[in-house]
Amino acid sequence: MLHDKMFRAMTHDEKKYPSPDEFKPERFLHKDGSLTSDTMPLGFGWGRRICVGRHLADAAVWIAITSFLATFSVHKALDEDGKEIPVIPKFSTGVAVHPETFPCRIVSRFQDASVERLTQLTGLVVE
Ligand code: HEM
Repeated sequence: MLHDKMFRAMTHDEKKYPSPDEFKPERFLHKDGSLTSDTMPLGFGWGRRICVGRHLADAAVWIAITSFLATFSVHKALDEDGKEIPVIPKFSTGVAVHPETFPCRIVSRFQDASVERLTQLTGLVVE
């Protein structure tokens, strides 16, 4: 339990990350849009037993997320009247905290593209 609280305290330090529970990806960007040097590496441990797969893991997650976002946009789900359903963030508890499921709309950035074409656009499948 001490371990959980320690991680949480480090990743929710108000001085370093104001409003730490808010989703603010811009925390990690300079004004010109380039990335800061803060890669939040705590999740991989530290010292002698730091995760040896961290560079592979970082690169894999980067490729997956940027490929997805280059191909699709994500929006709030619509109710039967076409109004957006607000997202009320809820999170699991435990060591690996994750958001609970919520409805959303995933829209292709390429009109009339087939699933095959979208898969190719991600660059994960060689034509
Ligand atoms: C997002 C993905 C990953 C996360 C969050 C993660 C996280 C961690 C953490 C927290 C540790 C323990 C560090 C410590 O004891 O202080 C660890 C250890 C380790 N990880 Fe990862 N890891 C990830 C992916 C990977 C991958 C892809 C590989 C291999 C290709 C890998 C291989 C290892 C190994 C071998 C250790 C043990 C290192 C040692 O005890 O000397 N991990 N990882």
